[in-house]
Amino acid sequence: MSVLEIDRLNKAYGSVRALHDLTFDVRAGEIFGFVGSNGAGKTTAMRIMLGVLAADSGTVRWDGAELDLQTRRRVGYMPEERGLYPKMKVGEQLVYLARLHGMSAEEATRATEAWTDRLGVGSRRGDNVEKLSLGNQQRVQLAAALVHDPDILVLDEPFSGLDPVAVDVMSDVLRERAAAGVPVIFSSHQLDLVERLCDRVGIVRKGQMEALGTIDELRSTDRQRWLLDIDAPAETVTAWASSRAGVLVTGHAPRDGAVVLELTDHARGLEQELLTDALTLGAVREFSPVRPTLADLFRGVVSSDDDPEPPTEGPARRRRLGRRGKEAS
Ligand SMILES: Nc1ncnc2c1ncn2[C@@H]1O[C@H](COP(=O)(O)OP(=O)(O)OP(=O)(O)O)[C@@H](O)[C@H]1O
Repeated sequence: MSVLEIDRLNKAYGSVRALHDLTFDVRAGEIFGFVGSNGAGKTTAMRIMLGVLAADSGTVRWDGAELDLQTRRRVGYMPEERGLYPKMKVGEQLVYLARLHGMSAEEATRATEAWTDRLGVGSRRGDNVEKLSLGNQQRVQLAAALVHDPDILVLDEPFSGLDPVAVDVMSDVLRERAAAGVPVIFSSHQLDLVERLCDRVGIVRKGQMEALGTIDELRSTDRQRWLLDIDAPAETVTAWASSRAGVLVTGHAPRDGAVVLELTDHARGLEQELLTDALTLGAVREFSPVRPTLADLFRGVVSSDDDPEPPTEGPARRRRLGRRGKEAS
């Protein structure tokens, strides 16, 4: 099976170490969610995958072979800073990009029409890109990533700024591409969306892959939490829980008597015993495992003392922000 392998990528910008032996893979037909705090290194890794940025060391392989100029043309890329020519017409631009990737004029026109219609911007083909709203420009940007029928999709924050209808269209397109055997990797801070859409997720922190797997796999390595909702004063429940070996109180629900308990290895498998014991305090309204969301898992991996991004005032960084600022105006 074809696999996109990201193998021990390292990259530093001066003294800022953006990637540190970053390693993971994305399989054909899989949607992979690439998540991490601001400045964790996602954009840097994605730019290296496409070849617009050189790694200091490490390799990116597709089907076992290192990505070269030829294979990189088969990647559909949506850059974070977006890359459309504002003064060029939507349709002409997409045809131009498709032709750059080797399509005939006829194929390029057909693909442009199909993707702009599918993404709801068919009526804007004759408009300059700059006349479109930001969300519609983003739809065109996705069309630009797809128009040449790529074998691999690498999308940097494709969902940011989209309305809910566009989110649905984008999600359907990604699912469809994955079903056709394309590995799809996208970064996002919308963790509910990532949780819904992705087969596997990688959580990157300070340029390193900290957690990797399906959401269920990530859950299974997470601490086990139980909600205990009981007809007793919160202080009584807390005091009782604290006296039990291996039980920690990690949260209080708004309702009096409801606490979230974390069971360490000592107390694993003793849930029934705990429940019987808790019944001596009062009537138990609920005792159930808490299923962590991806956002909970993310918080567990990315600790609150993380400095989201070391300050860099270099000219290159300012240029990046400048381009993004321009796009947003
Ligand atoms: N051109 C650059 N010059 C200097 N430093 C840079 C440059 N690009 C990125 N960095 C630094 O590299 C680190 C990783 O940045 P990167 O943009 O890859 O993170 P990210 O995970 O994509 O963040 P975000 O979620 O905010 O988009 C950060 O510390 C950032 O400041």
